[in-house]
Order: sequence, then structure tokens, then C-alpha cells
Amino acid sequence: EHLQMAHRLYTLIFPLDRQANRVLLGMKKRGFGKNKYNGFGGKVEAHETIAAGAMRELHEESGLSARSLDKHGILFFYFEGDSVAMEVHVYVTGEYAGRAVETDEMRPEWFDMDGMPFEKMWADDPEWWPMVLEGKRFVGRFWFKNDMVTITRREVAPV
Ligand SMILES: Nc1nc(SCCc2ccccc2)c2[nH]cnc2n1
Repeated sequence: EHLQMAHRLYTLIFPLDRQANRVLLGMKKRGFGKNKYNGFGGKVEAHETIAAGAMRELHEESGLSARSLDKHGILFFYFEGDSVAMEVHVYVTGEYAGRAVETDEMRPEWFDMDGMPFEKMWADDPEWWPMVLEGKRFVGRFWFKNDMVTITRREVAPV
């Protein structure tokens, strides 16, 4: 039923430092998801592949250049009243160059992989983040009420 809906493509990428068991998140300073910690990402543009869009957003928002990506899953987000759903392709990168710098979009901050600031992240994140750490691929679908905080329905499954 919902999969007939129009979807807009987005990316979400998490740089991991497995040696130090930590993940780079960004505090979003403006726009969609403002004041939440998240991976880096945004819209996929018409001329680029989804993976290229993920690498571009990571570089624009953090200064890091990903050398490789691992695709971990796809998340669909439906917001009450919105006619277009979000289709978010979730990546991890363990090979990147550069040092994370603050941009006008994001303030980067390293967190222990087991100490995610979920209270300052999207409400769905605790439901699929463990699968990223377990190396499982997943598909998730979340329905939000207008407040964009309350999840009214969820489905997350490893694939
Ligand atoms: N973790 C997470 N991320 C997003 S949006 C990620 C993609 C994006 C979109 C627009 C600008 C930048 C990044 C979410 N939406 C609803 N729950 C959510 N959880």
C-alpha cells in the first residue's frame, strides 16, 4: 500500500573507526533534522548514483573523503500528511581520508559505538543501529505523526 507512494531518495553515511570502536556523528545545525545527531547525508541529485551522493554529502558536511562504502540498509520514512515518502540508503565507511571539520551544516563529534546519544537522535535510530554494528543488512519502515517524533508504526527486518 505505501510502496506505491512516491519516494524521494536520500543517503545517510556513518564513518566508523573500528580500531577505537567509535563512530562519527554530526550535530545538525540547520534544516531537516536540526538539533539532532545523525550520520551525514541528504538528497541524491539527478546526475549521481546513490553511493556517489553519499560520498558527496559526507565530504560537504564533514570534510572527510570516503574511499569505500558498505551498504547496510534502506529506511523508508512516512510522515503523516506528506505525499512523498523518504527512501534513505544507509552506508558505513571504514576507509576515509581527512579530518572531520565543523561546517555550517554539521558539528562533527566522535562517539563510542556502544554509547550512541539516542536521546538526541531520531526516534527510529535505536531500532536499526544495532543491526549496523552486527553487520546485518536491514530494511526498515517507520510511520511518524505530524510532530515528526512519534512513531505510530514500525517494521524493521534484517534481509
Ligand atoms: N537517522 C535518521 N535519519 C533521518 S533523515 C536522513 C537522511 C537525510 C535527509 C535530509 C537531510 C539530511 C539527511 C530520519 N528521518 C526520520 N528518521 C530518521 N532517522
